[in-house]
Amino acid sequence: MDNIIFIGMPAAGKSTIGVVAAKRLGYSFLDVDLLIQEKEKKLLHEIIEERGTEGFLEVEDRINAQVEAEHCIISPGGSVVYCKNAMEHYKRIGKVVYLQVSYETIKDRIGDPHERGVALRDGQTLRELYEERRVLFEKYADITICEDGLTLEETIGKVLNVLEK
Ligand SMILES: Nc1ncnc2c1ncn2[C@@H]1O[C@H](COP(=O)(O)OP(=O)(O)OP(=O)(O)O)[C@@H](O)[C@H]1O
Ligand SMILES: O=C(O)C1=C[C@@H](O)[C@@H](O)[C@H](O)C1
Ligand SMILES: [Mg+2]
Repeated sequence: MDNIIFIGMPAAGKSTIGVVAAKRLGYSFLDVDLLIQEKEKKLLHEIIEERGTEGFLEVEDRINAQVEAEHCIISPGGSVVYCKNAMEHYKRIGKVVYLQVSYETIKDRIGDPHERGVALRDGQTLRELYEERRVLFEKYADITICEDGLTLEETIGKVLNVLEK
């Protein structure tokens, strides 16, 4: 199946770039964070508050692993790389594209990770989370696109260039 799945840190641009790339390339688009909210009838931060980070990851794994799509750009949340079933499913149904951004840029974009609903474990810093996830992004990526030093428009151009090949 010819899907494209974006992975990367929260605020890497999976949703922002995903929808623009889908329009430009004639793909459909699925933002899995919105699908989770729709299926659970709750906002993401409400799920995290009610079930904790581990509980949220269980929901995220289940819903991502059930995604059925064709010729679709799929933008899951940044924490999907902790979800083994989901990632094995995505590796089967498409190409996994890692949007790579430096820690400094992510920190600037996110500000307070708690306010953005980042799935941090108790006491974990954003830096620790970045290092932990980096290994997983690299493990699952079929293609890596580095955003450093690029504006949003330049990043979109680079992503389109790579995907059009
Ligand atoms: N060069 C860039 N590439 C991508 N996004 C950028 C860039 N510069 C600024 N941004 C901004 O960073 C934000 C990215 O947010 P977005 O919600 O798309 O991230 P995400 O990867 O979907 O995060 P999440 O994992 O939380 O779903 C947007 O506000 C976007 O405008
Ligand atoms: O990267 C994360 O930890 C998250 C990103 C969001 O998209 C949501 O999926 C959720 O708030 C967790
Ligand atoms: Mg998103």
